[in-house]
Formats: sequence, C-alpha cells, structure tokens
Amino acid sequence: MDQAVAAPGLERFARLAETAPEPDEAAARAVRARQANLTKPPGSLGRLEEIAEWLAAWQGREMPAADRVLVAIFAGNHGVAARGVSAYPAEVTAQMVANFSAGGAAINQLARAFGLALKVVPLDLARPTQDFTLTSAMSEEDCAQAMECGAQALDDEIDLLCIGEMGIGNTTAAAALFHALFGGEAAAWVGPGTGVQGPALQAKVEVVEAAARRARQSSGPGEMPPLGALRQLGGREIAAMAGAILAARHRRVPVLVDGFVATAAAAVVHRMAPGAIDHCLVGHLSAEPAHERAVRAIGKRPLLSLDMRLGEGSGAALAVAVAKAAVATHSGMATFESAAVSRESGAGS
Ligand SMILES: O=C(O)c1ccc[n+]([C@@H]2O[C@H](COP(=O)([O-])O)[C@@H](O)[C@H]2O)c1
Ligand SMILES: Cc1cc2nc[nH]c2cc1C
Repeated sequence: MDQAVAAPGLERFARLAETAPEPDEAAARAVRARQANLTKPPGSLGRLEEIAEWLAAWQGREMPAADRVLVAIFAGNHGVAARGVSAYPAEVTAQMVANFSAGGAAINQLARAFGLALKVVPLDLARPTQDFTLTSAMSEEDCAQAMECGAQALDDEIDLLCIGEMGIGNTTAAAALFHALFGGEAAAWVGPGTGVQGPALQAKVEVVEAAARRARQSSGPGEMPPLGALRQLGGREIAAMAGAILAARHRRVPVLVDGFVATAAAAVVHRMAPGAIDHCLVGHLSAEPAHERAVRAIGKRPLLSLDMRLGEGSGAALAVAVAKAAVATHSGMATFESAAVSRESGAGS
C-alpha cells in the first residue's frame, strides 16, 4: 500500500499545512475602519475593498502593499505526454523555458507592463515524470524535492506572489488530480488544454479515468490523501506550486493563483488542512471549461475572466493590476473629514 505522507520529505509539508499562521485580524479591522471613512459610499469599491483587507490581513500591516511582486513559473515534463494528450510535443516545455529566459513569452511582456519580477524554475526537464496510467508519477523523494524547490523560490522579501507553470501534458495531470480529490466523472474535469479535440479529447478522458483507477487501487480504501494524490497523479511543477503556496503562508505572503493547472496545486493544499489556502486568490478564470468547477471546489471566485487559457502565470500577473488598484485606492483616497465631503444623509438607511 502507498503511504505517501509517511515519507520524511513530504511530512515536512504536511506539518506546514497544519501549522499555517492565521490572518492578522487587527490589520483587517484597521482596513475596514479606514474604508468606512474614505470618500465613497460604503462598499462601492466592491471586491477592491475585500482585496485590500485580504492583503493587509496576510501581510500583517494596516496599509497593504503590492510593490514587490514575484511571478514564479515552475516547469515540468510529464510521462503521460507520450500518450498524445497534448496538441504540442513535449520538447515545447524546455523550448518555452528558453523563451522565458530570452524575454519572448507573453508573461515577459505582462511582467514588464506591471513591473513584476519573474523567476523561472525548470524542474528536472530531462527526466519526465512516469506515465501515471501505469505507475505513480513521482517517487516520494521526487515529489518532496519538487515541493522544496517551490518553497525555495520565495527567498526574497516580497509583498505578493503569483504562481504559474509550464508543462506539456499538465492539463491531464491537473484533471486527474481534480478527479481524485473531488470525484465526479473524469469527463467533467477534462478539456482541450493546448487545443486537443475530437477523438484525442475522448482518449484524454480515458487516460484520466485509467490514471484515477490505478491511483485509487494503489492508495487503498478511503479518501486519497492529498499529498498521495499529488505524487500519484501530479507533476513536478504542480508539486513545486503546492510547496510555494505552503511556504508563502508561513512568510505571510499572499498568493495569486493562475489558471487551471495552478489551481490543481491549490486544490492539493486546500485538502491538506482547513483554511490552508485562505491566503490565496484565483487571479483569472481560465477558458479551460473545468476551471469553473475547480475554483468552486476550492471555495474561490476568480478576480478576472478574459477567456485566456495560456498558463505561465499570465492570469495571475494580470490580476496584480487589480491588487495594485486595491492598494492605491485604499492608501491614497481622502477621508470624508480630510476632504470636507458630507457623509450620507441617512435616506438610505
Ligand atoms: O492554466 C490554464 O488555464 C491552462 C489551460 C490550457 C493550457 N495551459 C498551458 O498549456 C500547457 C498544458 O496543456 P496540455 O494540452 O499540454 O495539457 C501548459 O504549459 C499550461 O501552462 C494552461
Ligand atoms: C507555445 C506554448 C506556450 C505556452 N505557455 C504556457 N503553456 C504553453 C504551451 C504552448 C504550446
């Protein structure tokens, strides 16, 4: 039987989820008190107000910041790609990593446009994970090592972290993880990814069904433990994103999660302990059809919905603009007193 969580490396991450620090309620209260005095009808900045409070609560400061933002992109290769589940060949993963380094990818332009730091972390690209229809994707050591790489991506002082990924075949891994963690039909979690359609899409559904069946048998009766599911069905970049989410919580760094694949990493952490992803928001609703179901399953509501389905942190990076807007309004606006603006007349109550 497969007791993934018993591995020493993975145990460290199970403990990180169990000992996650709580939000700073005093900072959140201070944000709410200030917002009540800013020159606007109460609640009229909608989710910007919620985001300012969320940033402050996790940063542990009354005046939140979104100046030092890091986009971390983790890249991994997948044995299951050999089953024809992607519209692109597996070598595109390494080629896109080179493109990130050369500054030619979409995320490079978004990072430049919004003044974001970009870190690209390739994870053992020459050694794809195992085909998880046949055996578990990663050994316990491999999974723990990838999670550790994710945790270490946070070595600098930052206000906000965007997590993203690159990995041909990884929408199959993400679909398999959602299926294992949340149940339902495999077909409800599978979509085109980079553009798979017709019989190849049906074959992708069958790959996810076969993988979930094998993982369930290997993991034994009862609910599959989240770290077990990660090592059975995930990929190194998904494990790294899970590690980064857990490490960010301990550093009190709020996290913007990118699309469908990054949400699979958040889903693993969500299932590790109650409230374990309270410091995360989903930046953008992917056009990958199952993303909506996935974000609902982890109790989130994406900030943006622009029909993108790119990955590489792009949806999270765009959502930084919203976080910056929340900080700018919260910290820059005048109060009713300072601007000599009359408060509500009472007709509304
Ligand atoms: O995150 C998303 O919403 C998303 C949706 C579709 C595709 N992707 C990206 O496309 C790649 C995976 O697609 P595929 O078809 O190879 O499984 C991977 O590099 C992801 O970053 C990402
Ligand atoms: C070209 C290309 C760029 C990507 N960026 C993220 N996933 C991707 C997948 C492909 C195929």
